[in-house]
Amino acid sequence: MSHLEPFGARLRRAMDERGPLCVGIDPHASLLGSWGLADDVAGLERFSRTVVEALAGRVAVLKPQIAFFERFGSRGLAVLEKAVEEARAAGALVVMDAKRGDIGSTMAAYAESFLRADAPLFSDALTVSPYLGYGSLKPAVDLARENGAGLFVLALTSNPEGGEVQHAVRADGRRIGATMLAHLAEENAGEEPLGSFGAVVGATLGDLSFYDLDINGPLLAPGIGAQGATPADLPRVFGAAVRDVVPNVSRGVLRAGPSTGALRDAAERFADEIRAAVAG
Ligand SMILES: O=c1ccn([C@@H]2O[C@H](COP(=O)(O)O)[C@@H](O)[C@H]2O)c(=O)[nH]1
Repeated sequence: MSHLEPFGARLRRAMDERGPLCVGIDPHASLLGSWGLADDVAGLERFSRTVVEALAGRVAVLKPQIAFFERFGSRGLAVLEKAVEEARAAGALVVMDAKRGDIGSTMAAYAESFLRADAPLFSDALTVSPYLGYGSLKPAVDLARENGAGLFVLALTSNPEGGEVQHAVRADGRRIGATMLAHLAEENAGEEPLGSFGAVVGATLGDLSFYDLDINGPLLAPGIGAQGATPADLPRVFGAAVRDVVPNVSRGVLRAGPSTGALRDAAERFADEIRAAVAG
């Protein structure tokens, strides 16, 4: 059994203490360039170290996007390992945005990569894709429970293309996205103060009142900033579930770099706007 408290409890405390903002670590080649860094492993290392130094002691959650590290092969993954370790040591929860999903037996290996307590990339939570069937995620659900970690399941993604799958209506009349939310509500039943099995629900999506977002778990909400959503949209999109929303901003904050002070100011501005929007 894990020595860690369940992710949901740790997340609720971090949100209470630091506010709900999640900042992405997305070292786009264009951002490396605008920070005056080369598009190579040294640039990647400097970029991620700067973000961690600036923000890991302040925001509740940092979300590295693994694609930008995998681009550099094993040396990129070594940079990611260090960023995860240092971010967690500074008190931020780390959500690894890797969107893993496969048949169950392979999913078990993905789960071990991010959710086994002694894995080099152990993260507080992992994003996963349920589109091989929600049940295929069971090995990740089980390992997350065992090790005090969590999952964020892609339910209603922020991109305009997602609707063709997620809003599709099943033979029983339910939308695909709604069935994912219902599975998560089952995982989280009875958990206090918050379950560990969250959904990804884009802040870009407009009115979601026909979905039941009350899953007793966190709702990771990407789309603020570069994708066009704003903190002021949150109450309209999430309704009463806004209390459990973890709004993600990546490029909207990262564009302020490379100064650590400017990164902090940008994150603080988003955090203030989110606080004001959620307080109503
Ligand atoms: O539905 C989703 C799921 C994940 N993402 C990821 O979040 C960040 C958003 O970055 P921005 O720069 O703030 O647009 C990025 O890592 C995506 O892969 C998402 O946008 N939507």
